[in-house]
Amino acid sequence: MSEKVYRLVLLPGDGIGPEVVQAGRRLIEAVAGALGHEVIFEEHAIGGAAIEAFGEPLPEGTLKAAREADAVLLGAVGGPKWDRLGGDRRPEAGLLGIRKALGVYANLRPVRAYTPLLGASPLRREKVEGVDLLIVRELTGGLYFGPKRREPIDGGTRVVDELVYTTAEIERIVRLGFDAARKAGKALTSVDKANVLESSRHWREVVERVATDYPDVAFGHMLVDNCAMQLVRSPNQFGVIVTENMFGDILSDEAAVLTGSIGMLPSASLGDGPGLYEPVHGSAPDIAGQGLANPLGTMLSVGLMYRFSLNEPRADQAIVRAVDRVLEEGYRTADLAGPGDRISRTEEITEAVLERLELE
Ligand SMILES: NC(=O)C1=CN([C@@H]2O[C@H](COP(=O)(O)OP(=O)(O)OC[C@H]3O[C@@H](n4cnc5c(N)ncnc54)[C@H](O)[C@@H]3O)[C@@H](O)[C@H]2O)C=CC1
Ligand SMILES: CC(C)CC(=O)C(=O)O
Ligand SMILES: [Mg+2]
Repeated sequence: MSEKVYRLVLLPGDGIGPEVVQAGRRLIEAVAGALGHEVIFEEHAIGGAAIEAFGEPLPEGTLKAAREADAVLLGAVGGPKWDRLGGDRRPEAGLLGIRKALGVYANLRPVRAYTPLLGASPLRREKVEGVDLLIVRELTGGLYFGPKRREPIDGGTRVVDELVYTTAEIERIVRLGFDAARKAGKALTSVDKANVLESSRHWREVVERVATDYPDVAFGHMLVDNCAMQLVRSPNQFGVIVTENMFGDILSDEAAVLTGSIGMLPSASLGDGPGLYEPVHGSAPDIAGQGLANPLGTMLSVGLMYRFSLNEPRADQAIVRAVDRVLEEGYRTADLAGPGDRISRTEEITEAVLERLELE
């Protein structure tokens, strides 16, 4: 038995965030019990929940705990209640703030078409069969973090969002993309808008230069509008995609459709400090508090946490296997259900995964 002790910070956030993080917590407890390590949980407020409790979306206590943790599991932030707040006071500012503060510049979003769910995608089964791609999204730069301003002009308003990148910021994410492609034995597609954006033209230059260090990795460039189309036209052409922050945000929601639901997608955000793990989806206010949330994206994020932060890849493998079995046996949350399917609530499918977890 190992005697490791992990300090994990849970940030449930808003909407369905607390529901899916509860599923993640139960999974961590089950894995810890099976592998014989101890976990010390600390739960903190972020997003709208933090605005209500502390008047700000990212309280100092939350950030301090996250910085000192071995890893952080986050649900989602945001909701209609806070939509009228100014940009830096919104729940989403808390999420952007913690990503920046933890320096998690690399957001890995694996997209896998689970065989039992091939019928759950609106795309034809033969199109999505075999899909197993990875979106590597730059997470701490680009349009979401550039200077923003509003100024009066001609009786109206002039608004500016700047898309800023440095060579170093591009190079580290591109290298990570090449490394991931090499490891997976797959091709790398760098996605940009180099026909219009100066930042994309530099992105391309950096990719070309870095590629010389990876002669064994096949790579190509693709414009983001074409990529959006290719992802649904023939998704199996993609191995690893590396791209700018906003492009990656949009393309990953689109790619979720290949799996059957946005509720299936996990993510790992990595930098030099603690990793941040979150499902790809948002706070889903339309279904919050009703036991309808699909917790599998969060549970798969726990798998990524074990793989990348806690050095236990076998836990990730066991979680993926358990999710596979649950789906094979026909468990479906409402977002995955087709006509005639029995619908499982969040707790039921969580329990089903826990029961099928096999870790020696
Ligand atoms: N990482 C985060 O915290 C994110 C937060 N948001 C915030 O979430 C709020 C809602 O944003 P939306 O654009 O509606 O995106 P969303 O991802 O929350 O929901 C989009 C649709 O997918 C469904 N959905 C999402 N996750 C699901 C799950 N686990 N199980 C079943 N169905 C699920 C929702 O019910 C909704 O119909 C906004 O305030 C937004 O800013 C949005 C994206 C990411
Ligand atoms: C809510 C945004 C800040 C982020 C987002 O949509 C995402 O990271 O997927
Ligand atoms: Mg998003």
